[in-house]
Amino acid sequence: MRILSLGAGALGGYFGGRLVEAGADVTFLVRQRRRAQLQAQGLAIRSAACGDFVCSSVRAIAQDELDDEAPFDVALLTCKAYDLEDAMAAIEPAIEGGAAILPLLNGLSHMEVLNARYGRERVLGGLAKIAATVTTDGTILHLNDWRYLVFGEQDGSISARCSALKATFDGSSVEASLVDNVVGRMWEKFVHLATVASMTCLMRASVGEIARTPRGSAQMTSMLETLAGLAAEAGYPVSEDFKTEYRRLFHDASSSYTASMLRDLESGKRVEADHIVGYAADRMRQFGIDAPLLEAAHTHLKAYEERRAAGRL
Ligand SMILES: NC(=O)C1=CN([C@@H]2O[C@H](COP(=O)(O)OP(=O)(O)OC[C@H]3O[C@@H](n4cnc5c(N)ncnc54)[C@H](OP(=O)(O)O)[C@@H]3O)[C@@H](O)[C@H]2O)C=CC1
Ligand SMILES: CC(C)(CO)C(=O)C(=O)O
Repeated sequence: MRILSLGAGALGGYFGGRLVEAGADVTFLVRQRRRAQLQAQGLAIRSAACGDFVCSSVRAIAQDELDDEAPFDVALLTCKAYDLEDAMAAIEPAIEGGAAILPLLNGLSHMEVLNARYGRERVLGGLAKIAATVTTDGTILHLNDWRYLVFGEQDGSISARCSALKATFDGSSVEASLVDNVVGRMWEKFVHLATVASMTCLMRASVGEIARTPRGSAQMTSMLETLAGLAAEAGYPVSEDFKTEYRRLFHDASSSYTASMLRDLESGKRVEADHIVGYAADRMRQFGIDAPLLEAAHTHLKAYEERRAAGRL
């Protein structure tokens, strides 16, 4: 199976790198700065939980070389939401050549964009549960033992292409699940992520730090309930077991858990404010659900963007 990874950042570098480690056929489609870095230093993953991996010669190509490299079976889309338009333009030759797209971005609105452009049959549903980041020298740092991917056809069928991809991941240390309800799983992840991203960014603190304040656990739990209400309105109710797991997390005063959005914000990077928190707030308004804390989290992120744009972080 030939895999194209659009991006070699935290997710693309980690999952693509683990596939390379397992001997899979992976090509990274990257921009000039990252390409130079990969050519000079190779791809390095540092992971206390799953072991380090360094490959001195990964196949890293630029957009204008893609025509010569196609066809691919699957294109992993691992950009940030604000880069989606450029990323779609970059992978176009691979998609024209028949590749399925597996987007691993957080959030849901990219699915609407991808479906509108390529049709649902070309686009798989997918999500990643991992905590990873890229250092300035390009090393992928894996921050805990999460290494989970969930994917599947949007119509719930178990296709040959998804089974082949699952078999490819099974040869690696990534724990990949092929499911028949991927859209529901994406909503579940959205409830989890939007809760953690909005609360840890609004409070600029980890889950444990928030839980140690008098009303912190109650506010995180209330945000969880509000977002679970949104998922239910959208037709994808989350299970009681799911809510119990996260209620427990939000009462864990020792937890150092944060969203990748807080890591980006604290590093002064761009954040997926509209794609995740703003999207949730918009859908709440459409359904007539009152969500003042979520609105405050979105405004907080938009104010961060204003200061960042003005160079006043
Ligand atoms: N990091 C994490 O722990 C988790 C992240 N996520 C989600 O995964 C998605 C990706 O996040 P993450 O991996 O952290 O982001 P990163 O910023 O680390 O990586 C994104 C990569 O995509 C590349 N890219 C963007 N546009 C293009 C393009 N047109 N051509 C080639 N490369 C491109 C960027 O390249 P360049 O270096 O040139 O900018 C960058 O290397 C986000 O939606 C995030 O919310 C989900 C779960 C956990
Ligand atoms: C859900 C979570 C927090 C971990 O995968 C995440 O997606 C993120 O940090 O962006």
